[in-house]
Amino acid sequence: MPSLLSHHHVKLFAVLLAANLALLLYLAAGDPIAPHDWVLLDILGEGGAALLALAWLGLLLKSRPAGRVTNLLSLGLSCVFFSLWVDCLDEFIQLPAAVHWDHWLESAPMPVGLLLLTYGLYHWHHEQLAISAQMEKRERLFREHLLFDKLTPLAGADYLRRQLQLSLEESRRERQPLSLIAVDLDDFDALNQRFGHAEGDEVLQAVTQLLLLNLRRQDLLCRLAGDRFVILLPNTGESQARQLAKEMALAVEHLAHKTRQHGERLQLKASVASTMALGENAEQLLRRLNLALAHAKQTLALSA
Ligand SMILES: Nc1nc2c(ncn2[C@@H]2O[C@H](COP(=O)(O)OP(=O)(O)OP(=O)(O)O)[C@@H](O)[C@H]2O)c(=O)[nH]1
Repeated sequence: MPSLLSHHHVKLFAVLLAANLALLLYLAAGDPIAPHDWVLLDILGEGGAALLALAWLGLLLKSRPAGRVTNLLSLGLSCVFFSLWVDCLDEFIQLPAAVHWDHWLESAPMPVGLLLLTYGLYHWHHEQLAISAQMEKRERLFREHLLFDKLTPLAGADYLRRQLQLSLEESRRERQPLSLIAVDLDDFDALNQRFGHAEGDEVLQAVTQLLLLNLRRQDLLCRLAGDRFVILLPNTGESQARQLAKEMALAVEHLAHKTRQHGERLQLKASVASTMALGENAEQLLRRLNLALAHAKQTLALSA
């Protein structure tokens, strides 16, 4: 994927051009201050703040696609950077007392920048709400990007353990049942070998979308490892979990995934297992779920 930064090169160019023009203007109108008259603390404070604003701008442009929120935030940060940059210039260049435009150049962009940033953050807030709604079944009120895998993108085992611990405490407090489902693709290793790892990745992504579509709002889908998914089901008893697990298996079986290379339909299958919490801790519950899944796999192998 091309870097997002490359979409924003005009914005970056404009900021650096404005900064250089201000420098040239100062050099043309004033005299350089001798190094022994430099005030190091001011230079560090003002220069450091300008560099930080520029770094924020870089990070923003590197991580966000183009659009209104990005435009507002980047314009706001550019104004803040420019104001701090000009503020720093007078530490190196002395302007004649008759010059007044430097006050404008230094002070005017800052409030404009802060207003733009505030307006941008307001729209970013709405954008985040929309994104959070899409992520609902992946993160259940807790976001920690380091615990998410890049491929699907779903949270992994560590995230599941944390959420499971919290949900177990909640279910005890509220006296509500809690269940787990495991979904493990069958013969995924063979699929990888026959169609390649990249096709295997596509299958994992397709299955993730499929499972998410079949979940309720309060459920949480995690990728435990490889081709194994676990679903946390709050307020769900044993028979309902068993029914949901069957539905997941059926959904996978009916997925008409086509390979990227030849458009060939892959017949996918998944083994599923479900368990309801019986007062044990997260580790014990996950162990029981894994045993139930191993049993389901064994039954499948015997019947084959
Ligand atoms: N494409 C792809 N493959 C992965 C990924 N992570 C793990 N795998 C592969 O998933 C396969 C899992 O193999 P197994 O645990 O034997 O699963 P299986 O072949 O479905 O066997 P059963 O579960 O017993 O049916 C291995 O080939 C791993 O290399 C991934 O992110 N992408």
